[in-house]
Amino acid sequence: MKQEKLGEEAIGEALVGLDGWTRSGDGVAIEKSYRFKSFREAFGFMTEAALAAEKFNHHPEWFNVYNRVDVRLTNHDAGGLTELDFKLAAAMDKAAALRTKS
Ligand SMILES: C[C@H](O)[C@H](O)[C@H]1CNC2=NC(N)=NC(=O)C2=N1
Repeated sequence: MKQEKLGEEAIGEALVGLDGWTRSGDGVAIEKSYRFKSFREAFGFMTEAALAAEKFNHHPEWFNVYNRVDVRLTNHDAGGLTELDFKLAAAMDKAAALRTKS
């Protein structure tokens, strides 16, 4: 199902409800860098986030080195940010909250 691209006002409101997410330089994505105690914790987070991504059929761009996971969320189909990006961001924060940070 194609999602509606959100306008500036909706994006601003959605960002206020999230912790640590920022707009990408090009404006089409939101980004966050997570840090965990270990690779095991980071990978556990990625595993849980992957299940959320499958549930929403909305997938992250991400980069992992050891305990760090850099995430970028955007909707390629819509060419910008949609509600799904913010749903996945909230689900990722929930998965991260359960795990030990560095
Ligand atoms: C066919 C399939 O539904 C699409 O390719 C979905 C899959 N996951 C996706 N994930 C993200 N982040 N953006 C998309 O546009 C997207 N499209």
